Amino acid sequence: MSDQVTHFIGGVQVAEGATFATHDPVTGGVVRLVHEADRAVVDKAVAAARAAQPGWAALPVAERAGWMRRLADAIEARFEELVAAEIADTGKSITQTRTLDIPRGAANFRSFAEIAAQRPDEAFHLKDVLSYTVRRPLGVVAVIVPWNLPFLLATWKIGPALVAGNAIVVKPSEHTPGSMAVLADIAAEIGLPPGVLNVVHGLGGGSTGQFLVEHPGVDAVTFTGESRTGSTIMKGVADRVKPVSFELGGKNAGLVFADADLDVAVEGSVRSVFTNGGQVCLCTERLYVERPVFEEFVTRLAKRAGELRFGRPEDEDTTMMPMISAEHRDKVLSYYRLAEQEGAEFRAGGGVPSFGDERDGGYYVEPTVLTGLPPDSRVNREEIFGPVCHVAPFDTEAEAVALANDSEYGLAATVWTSRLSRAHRVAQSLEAGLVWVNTWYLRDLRTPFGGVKLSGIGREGGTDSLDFYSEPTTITIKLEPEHE
Ligand SMILES: NC(=O)C1=CN([C@@H]2O[C@H](COP(=O)(O)OP(=O)(O)OC[C@H]3O[C@@H](n4cnc5c(N)ncnc54)[C@H](O)[C@@H]3O)[C@@H](O)[C@H]2O)C=CC1
Ligand SMILES: O=C(O)/C=C/C=C(\O)C(=O)O
Repeated sequence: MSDQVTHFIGGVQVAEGATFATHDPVTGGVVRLVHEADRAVVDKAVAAARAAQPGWAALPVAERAGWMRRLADAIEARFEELVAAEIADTGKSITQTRTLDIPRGAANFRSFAEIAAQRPDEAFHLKDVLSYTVRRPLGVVAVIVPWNLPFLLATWKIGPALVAGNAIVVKPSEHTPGSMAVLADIAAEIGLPPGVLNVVHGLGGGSTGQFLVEHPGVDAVTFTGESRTGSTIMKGVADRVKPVSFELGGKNAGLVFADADLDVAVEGSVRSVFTNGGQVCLCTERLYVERPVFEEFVTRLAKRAGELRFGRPEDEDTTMMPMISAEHRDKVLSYYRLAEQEGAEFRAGGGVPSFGDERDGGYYVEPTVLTGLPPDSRVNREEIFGPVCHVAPFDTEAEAVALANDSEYGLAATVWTSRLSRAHRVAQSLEAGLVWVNTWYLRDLRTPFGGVKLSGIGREGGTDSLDFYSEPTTITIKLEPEHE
């Protein structure tokens, strides 16, 4: 029998609203029945957050940091329950879920506890003038998160928002409510003050997500997801000039130079293209390879794509997961068909795997490597968000940088080279918020994280997160002149 997923408002479970079903990406079967928050339920959640926020903000930051550490401890105590909930919703491998998705939840809370507790206040001293700043929380923050890394991305926002003194209302993706339902239970279990963390479930436009971001009691919005959705949310909050933090889509480029260690570049590109089924905003969808090593690189990458393992989520050596939904699977496949129409050569994949078991009812696609398309093809311009990349050759460094920067997006990039000067020169020339050199998705949680152009507004991570979730007041005092 599927689970019933309820809202979490003011510290208690709230089973209100019509229900909708979620589906197992591995088999297509029903996983959960989820209550959909209507305007009245959203109003209750915002009111609970509003009521709790002043008392929460009045706590010393060290006490709020202590609550973050207790959340991290409780996540680790209920680790396998969270792993199971995330896998049931996403179909991702148990190895990835145990080594990335859930551990990062605890790490997110711990990191922001330390960053907030140790952050010095600012003061500025002129001859007879002293200025200093105090930071106040924004108030009530709406946290809207997607389905690709549900627990990681939600806690990446919840941690800094709470430790900065805000109360929040979280809306997980309609596809992946499970791990947030467990976190809500954890909050109740540890006695987090009621109303500080609220979770409402539902869809986006015309549903819970829109009701929440546009609610007059919401002071700010943090969102991760598609660029078009970010634009829609921005329009919806424009009249009230609400601060927004957006981490949006990407069409990330990878540059492989002939001087690179090709073993490292191939294995690094396998990770950056196919991790999480390519369903990470940081994944590489465009690879540019210096011509002398182009054919060897493409051949090796295509071979490795064919070696990815379509096991079950519980198999520890599974390295290929299903798409999150039939709709998203169909979107990815529509780009495979478009690539054919645009004249691409398929060096690997291009279709749907056949299992001969219940997984044939799931949302799997083949990992795919394409070549032969021009830079202005739709496959090279539009975010696909699946296990697919296009590989093209280049002849000069300047050409490679120009190709990489020829995009409406600017989130992440990878550079594979053994020349240190080239690594710095190229990385500094790329129009992206994040550049990895000879690695991918190596994360220091203190660093600014986010993109430019259609890839987002603002940065998360370290004090950048704390800055978004609070407003400074600069206080300037005229020091008494000596003769007075
Ligand atoms: N991290 C990223 O950059 C992600 C990008 N995507 C891209 O987005 C495409 C569509 O996937 P979706 O799940 O529909 O992503 P989405 O970005 O539309 O939805 C993400 C979250 O926003 C909510 N939402 C949607 N419309 C909203 C609105 N008008 N107001 C408030 N909340 C709203 C959704 O309910 C969900 O919780 C994918 O094919 C992929 O290309 C999807 C997931 C993550
Ligand atoms: O590591 C992180 O903090 C975030 C990783 C992934 C995303 O932001 C995304 O896929 O949107």
